Amino acid sequence: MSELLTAAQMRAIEQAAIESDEVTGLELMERAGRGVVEAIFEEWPELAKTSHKAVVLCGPGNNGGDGFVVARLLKKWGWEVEVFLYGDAEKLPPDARVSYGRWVELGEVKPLGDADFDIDHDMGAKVVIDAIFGTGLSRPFYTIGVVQDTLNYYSSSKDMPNVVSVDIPSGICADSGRYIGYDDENPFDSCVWANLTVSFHSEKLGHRLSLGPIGVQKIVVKSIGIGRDLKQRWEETTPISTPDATRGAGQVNGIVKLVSKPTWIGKNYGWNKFSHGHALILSGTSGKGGAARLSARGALRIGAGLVTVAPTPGALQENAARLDAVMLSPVGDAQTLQAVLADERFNALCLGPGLGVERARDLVPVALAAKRATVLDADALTAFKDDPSALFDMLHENCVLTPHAGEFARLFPDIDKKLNAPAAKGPAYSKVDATRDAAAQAGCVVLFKGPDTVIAAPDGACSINSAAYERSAPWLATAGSGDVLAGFITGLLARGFAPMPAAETAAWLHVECALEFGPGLIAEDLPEQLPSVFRRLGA
Ligand SMILES: NC(=O)C1=CN([C@@H]2O[C@H](COP(=O)(O)OP(=O)(O)OC[C@H]3O[C@@H](n4cnc5c(N)ncnc54)[C@H](O)[C@@H]3O)[C@@H](O)[C@H]2O)[C@@H](O)CC1
Ligand SMILES: [K+]
Repeated sequence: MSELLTAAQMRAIEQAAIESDEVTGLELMERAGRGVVEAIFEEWPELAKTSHKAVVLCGPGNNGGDGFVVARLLKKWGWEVEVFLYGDAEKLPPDARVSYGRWVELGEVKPLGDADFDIDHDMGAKVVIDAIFGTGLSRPFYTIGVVQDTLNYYSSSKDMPNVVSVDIPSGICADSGRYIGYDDENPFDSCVWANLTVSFHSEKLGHRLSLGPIGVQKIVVKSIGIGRDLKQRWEETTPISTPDATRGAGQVNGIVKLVSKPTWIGKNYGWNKFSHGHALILSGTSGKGGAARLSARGALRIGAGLVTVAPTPGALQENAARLDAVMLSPVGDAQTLQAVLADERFNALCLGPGLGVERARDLVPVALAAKRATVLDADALTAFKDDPSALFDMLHENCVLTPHAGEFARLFPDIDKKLNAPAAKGPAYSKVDATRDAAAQAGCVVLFKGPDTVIAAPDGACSINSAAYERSAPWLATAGSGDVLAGFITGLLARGFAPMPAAETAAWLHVECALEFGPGLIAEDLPEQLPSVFRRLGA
């Protein structure tokens, strides 16, 4: 899995490199600028062949410093380059000031601000570089809204210059992916829309979270030569953060992982294992069984050895008519569930999909008291909206909660309030912060769904399963898709996966299945893609 950094973590890594005398800040800036030019020529090879015009917009920090390097390199490549600076050259930080000075030997710098920003739509540039703000964005950016208007007009229009953002599109918070100063009335007025974003060393959280990917559009990460061993040294000497201290300037550790192809695929998925566990999926009354059946199908396809659906006695016939490989065991009430769970072979439980909130209130306490690996989804979460702490008191470390945004708000109203408060300044409270806080509160793994699914454990471990860029699958937002995900997790728990890897792997495979099928997908299709996904991955 690759790593996603916060601005503070990136700064700490950069600082460690500089302090170790491995490299200077100015050299890192040079490498960053070179990386941007390389990425431009790799993205549009025809641009490297003849000279063109570029407009470079530089801001008051080191992001602007990178911009001056790009300007100089393009000029040396034979391009015509027009440079604007937002802010006062005398106040630039030291490395950016040097880069500015090197540019000034080659060309002029025009002021950039609402009043004097006068590039028009047909200025003839092939590329516009957005080096206004990077990881240091701390306030709303619409102060120079006219720049944004112009750039966004470009990035969304054919035959217009390509907008290339340095590190992250100006206006996006690198830690949260939120647009600082976001305004419901004008949601797209708070960040630059790029055609290409070039970041350095590692992706930042903001490239993956929230609305970040909409502004970023396409992300390329360029090495700036900071070695892995250096990072390891930095990690070893930096105290592990507690879940409460996982954000803001204090957060230099607790790195978030980007979920990628699971390492066990193709090696030791263990299809030959004798026991693959037995998953029990609690279901609801007659006419409400579809959701649990979707979960059951998902659990079975992902490799649980046996799967049993437990509906109310009255719904037995309906389920019997719809299920073959999945077994049935009626559960009328909490007492019956307790008796069923006396069978130790049921090693993973799933409650929520189609369960009904009343029934969930009865059955969840019994299920949790049995201390099996347990997924709680849908109605099993909503059932506790009036008293979430009653649920938290019963949860144990082998549980996974899988809320969507609405369920998350019902269970964690205070956290949700923080997450949905306007992002007035950076770094803003993020979905990563929210999910970590929720996991700490619940005392178990929380998987917070969305195109940016965040998975966190109570100890602060955290990862993002991103369905953005080449893994974008908007058709996954279809009725019942969450029920299948709950089933995938349950199936992996039955196979003996720990909660965190079970949730990560299931979420990743869920998106792979959606990509395998493509548009037109309905939830029933998801489990049916697993065999070909597994084949493709060499499992
Ligand atoms: N950290 C690293 O390892 C490296 C960083 N580099 C570049 O440095 C950038 C970070 O530099 P900085 O920390 O200087 O941050 P920025 O360049 O993003 O901007 C910070 C400056 O902008 C001001 N500012 C923030 N929001 C504003 C707003 N809305 N309106 C007006 N002014 C505002 C701040 O007061 C500060 O002066 C990165 O994004 C990257 O482009 C690269 O040079 C290479 C290495
Ligand atoms: K930028």
